[in-house]
Amino acid sequence: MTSKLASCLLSKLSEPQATALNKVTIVGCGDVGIACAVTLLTQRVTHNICLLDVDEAKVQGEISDLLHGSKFLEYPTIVGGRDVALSINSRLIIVTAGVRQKEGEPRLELAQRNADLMKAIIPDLVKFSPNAILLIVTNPVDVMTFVAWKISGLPRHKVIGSGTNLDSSRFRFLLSQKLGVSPKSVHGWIIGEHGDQSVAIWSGINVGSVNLKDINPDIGQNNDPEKFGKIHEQVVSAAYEVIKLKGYTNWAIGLSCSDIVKKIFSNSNAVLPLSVLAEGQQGIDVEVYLSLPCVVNASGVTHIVKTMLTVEEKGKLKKSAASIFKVQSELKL
Ligand SMILES: NC(=O)C1=CN([C@@H]2O[C@H](COP(=O)(O)OP(=O)(O)OC[C@H]3O[C@@H](n4cnc5c(N)ncnc54)[C@H](O)[C@@H]3O)[C@@H](O)[C@H]2O)C=CC1
Ligand SMILES: CC(=O)C(=O)O
Repeated sequence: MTSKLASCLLSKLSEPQATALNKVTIVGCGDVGIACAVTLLTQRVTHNICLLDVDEAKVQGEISDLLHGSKFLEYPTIVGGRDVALSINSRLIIVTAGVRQKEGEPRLELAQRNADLMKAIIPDLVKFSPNAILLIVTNPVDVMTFVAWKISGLPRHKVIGSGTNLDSSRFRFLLSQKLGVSPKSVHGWIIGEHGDQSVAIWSGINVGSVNLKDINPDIGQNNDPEKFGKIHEQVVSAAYEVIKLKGYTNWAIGLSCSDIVKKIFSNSNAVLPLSVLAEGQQGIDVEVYLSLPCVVNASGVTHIVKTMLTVEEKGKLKKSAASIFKVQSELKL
């Protein structure tokens, strides 16, 4: 507060703290970045946000628009612009900058363009916030998380991809519709690639202690009389469908990211399907990031759950790893 009137109004006892804790920087202030900002603020996960984008006018417009809603939020501090220095001392950085899919375009085709962008932005972000956790969202998210990990020099547990937290939410929503119970009460998991080669763990879907495979041993298989496998197909096509209708996806990924950050900041030890360095897990023998159920807390990812997969599920996961690794190997880094 600098005005003369303010100094007449208030008697100063000490310097106010310049920044609050739990600063989250969001890189890329497009449709996904702004959905992350809105959900973080409205779900009260943090009130301290830095928005970075090469489009200075867009960032300033978004900041003003959000700040005009301050009265309905919890005392937000929102800064931003083009200058990476604004992100200093972030506790967590969400990277959403980059190109997105055109209608019908697979995520993996974005790899080289967005890898070049990661190379340009990650070193400075880490320089200004060496203790931050990186949460990568830019697609193809598994490959981009690997690239960010390599470039950042950060330990693996602090570089995480949003991965199949979103796909698993889509899976639970679709299952919930077929079963007539809440998505929060259907414990179902999608692992592997966030994309066309994701893997549904049909052997481990649980509602109120009942494993659905015990009722329908063929659930999710080709010979399943109830054709539950179609639900996984719908999960895989979900983004394509939404992109066909509105040009992009943003609200579900914003909610997914806000949920991940909440579970990190609250040191929750929650288990979420996130993209992590998977080499050595489930027979994967290449250096790839893909999603597995992980324990998340204030340190980042501290454990990977040793999920009991069937031989078939393990085979699909290895195929998923091979598909990601192929794209990764062709990158010019
Ligand atoms: N992992 C996931 O589940 C999901 C990932 N995505 C991905 O998120 C990314 C962003 O998607 P949208 O927000 O829809 O795209 P968008 O085009 O609306 O926004 C991208 C933003 O990045 C900015 N940008 C470009 N280069 C930059 C740089 N060097 N520094 C800072 N900002 C820069 C652009 O100016 C733009 O504002 C895409 O790669 C998309 O595929 C989208 C939905 C879900
Ligand atoms: C675009 C994207 O990756 C998604 O909505 O799943």
